[in-house]
Amino acid sequence: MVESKTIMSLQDLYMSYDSGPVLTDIHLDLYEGEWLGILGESGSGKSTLLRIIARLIDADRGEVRYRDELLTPVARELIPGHPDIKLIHQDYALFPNQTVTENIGYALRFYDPDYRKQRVEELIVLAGLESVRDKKTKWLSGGEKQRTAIARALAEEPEVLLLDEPFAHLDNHNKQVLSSAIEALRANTQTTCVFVTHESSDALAWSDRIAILQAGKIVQIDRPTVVYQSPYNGYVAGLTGAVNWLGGGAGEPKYIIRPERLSVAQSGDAVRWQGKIMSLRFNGPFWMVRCQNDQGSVTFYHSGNSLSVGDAIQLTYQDEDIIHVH
Ligand SMILES: Nc1ncnc2c1ncn2[C@@H]1O[C@H](COP(=O)(O)OP(=O)(O)OP(=O)(O)O)[C@@H](O)[C@H]1O
Repeated sequence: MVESKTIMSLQDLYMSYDSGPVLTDIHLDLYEGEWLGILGESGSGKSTLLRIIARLIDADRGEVRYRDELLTPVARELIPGHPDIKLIHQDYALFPNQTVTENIGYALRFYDPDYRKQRVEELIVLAGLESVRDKKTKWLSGGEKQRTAIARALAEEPEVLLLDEPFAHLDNHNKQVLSSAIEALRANTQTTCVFVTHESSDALAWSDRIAILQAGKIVQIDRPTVVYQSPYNGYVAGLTGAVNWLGGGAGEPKYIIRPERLSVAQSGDAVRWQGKIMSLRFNGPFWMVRCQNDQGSVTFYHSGNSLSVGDAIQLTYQDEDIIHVH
């Protein structure tokens, strides 16, 4: 990702519905070729922001620039949307009685037939749709519909692709196939992508940068490692992963330790927390162990089978694992 070139810029956006403000003080530069994840809890304004970027609705105030050009309000356009920007809705908006090939080909209907055939084939392979190419889209699984919608959007070679909850409602298999399609897309094209999610693992895995929306404000925008390891506040910390709140004794601020940073103290380690194991939940690669003492509870991950509910436990962590937040 080259960070220097801005493809879209949102300046000082404010948006409200009857129920009150939804977005306030939004400043966002979108870099050419980057994948920007917008992460926030339900109702934080993610979809509204995406619809403004898609040029489907206007904010009440603020400016939207595309390649340095100040865009006119959507309300003054004959057709909403922007030719270079494609939003894939959660309902995919496919033609149900047409096949996957026909749906993708529709986007290229004004092109030369040979080019269209070749391009549709490329997109079918890119999106992993070879086995369902002749199926009507009404018979597809949610994941297959999602990938058909992405392939159709890509047929028009948008500069900016917008995805609303691309991984929602997908089982593990479909998520893996979509992941491969996204990897191929990132490797083979320069498409800039903004995607909305409420799943921290998806945002962390797929974003070059993550913008965290808290009650309509972008409270932090940075690389996934930064928002995870140095979250701006407790909301960002909790949204990007599991947290343990420690400290808070007399004159001491509260701070956060991620569960994977806590471990059973071995001889010679400083014991920094002690208590009793209250529950063990098997997660596959590790156990999630919840422990309690008079001050509260903590959770940590443990990969062996040696622990039992009711055991006394002593935990340790390093100073560099401490996360201080606002
Ligand atoms: N057209 C509308 N009219 C009135 N209120 C709306 C409208 N669209 C959204 N809202 C409200 O604005 C707030 C933000 O909605 P938005 O859909 O942008 O949030 P979100 O973060 O995408 O939520 P979710 O993750 O649940 O989809 C919500 O309280 C929602 O009820």
